[in-house]
Amino acid sequence: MASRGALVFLQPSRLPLDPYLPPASTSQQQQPPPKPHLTLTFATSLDSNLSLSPGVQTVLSGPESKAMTHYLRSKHDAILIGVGTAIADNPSLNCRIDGVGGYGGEGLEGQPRPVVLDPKGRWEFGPESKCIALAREERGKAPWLIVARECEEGKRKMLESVGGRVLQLPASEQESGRYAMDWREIMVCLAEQGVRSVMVEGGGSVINELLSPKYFDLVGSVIVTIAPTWLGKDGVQVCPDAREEGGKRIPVSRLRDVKWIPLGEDVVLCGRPNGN
Ligand SMILES: NC(=O)c1ccc[n+]([C@@H]2O[C@H](COP(=O)([O-])OP(=O)(O)OC[C@H]3O[C@@H](n4cnc5c(N)ncnc54)[C@H](O)[C@@H]3O)[C@@H](O)[C@H]2O)c1
Ligand SMILES: Nc1nc(=O)c(N)c(NC[C@H](O)[C@H](O)[C@H](O)COP(=O)(O)O)[nH]1
Repeated sequence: MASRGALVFLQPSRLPLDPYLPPASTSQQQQPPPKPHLTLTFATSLDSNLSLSPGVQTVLSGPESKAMTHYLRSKHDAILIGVGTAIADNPSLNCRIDGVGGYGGEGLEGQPRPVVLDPKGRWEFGPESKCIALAREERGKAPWLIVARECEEGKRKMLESVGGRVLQLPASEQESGRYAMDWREIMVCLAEQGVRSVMVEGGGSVINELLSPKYFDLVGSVIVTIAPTWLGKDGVQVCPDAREEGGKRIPVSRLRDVKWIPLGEDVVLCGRPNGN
């Protein structure tokens, strides 16, 4: 019987996903590879929205695809989100699939490391924030925060008290005032911390950057849950910047090795960027 509150994702549903998971060899290697396997994954509506609006969490996945997402979490060393998602969702960022640590399993076995990309230190977390509380209860790993400038002492102490860490990376300040880090440097930084695979869950600005030609080669696989709903025009859209070559519009990016897997009322699209 499944442990209390745990999600179940049975073997027949797991099989078609296997080719898109991080290579098994990476989890057994002594030396981490120079960059982690990156799985880009999110849930979208039929009008390519992640949520109803930027500050709002919107449930799109049905129970079967939610269990699938947690199965994916169990197969990655780390799970990364942008600070916009941390603020909007107060996410748990742990894995609640039956049999992992904290959900019927030993220690923190199968739990991914939550990583929040927060260059300006906007995330106001406290002891009651879900992923901090779960780390204290030993039902999830403590988060790492990637910042561009000195982290407030109180925040650093709170993170470290549950086993978390602050990582500082250079960022360039854009005209808009936004701090932008290079995704290649983010991946190298994670590899240096021993991370061999990372599941990037969003939100909109993170996904749109990784789908752009500048970074698409970093992505090892893409796994998208498509829910049978429309969210409307003011949603957070998955829609990378348009692209032109020789004065002509061309597709921004495209997947190959594509598989469509119906799961409950949703469909899960798996694919790989060209060349990966
Ligand atoms: N349906 C889904 O699967 C899903 C998944 C995640 C989030 N969401 C939703 O998406 C919304 C949040 O999306 P969003 O676009 O507002 O925020 P986001 O989560 O993409 O975070 C954006 C922030 O991340 C940081 N960031 C992103 N790229 C960076 C880079 N290259 N260098 C440095 N910092 C960088 C910046 O601080 C930026 O402001 C929420 O409503 C959330 O519920 C949905
Ligand atoms: N697969 C998926 N389906 C959804 O319907 C949805 N809204 C998200 N959103 C992803 C985002 O990263 C959220 O923050 C976490 O899904 C919340 O994570 P928790 O369950 O709290 O661990 N992801």
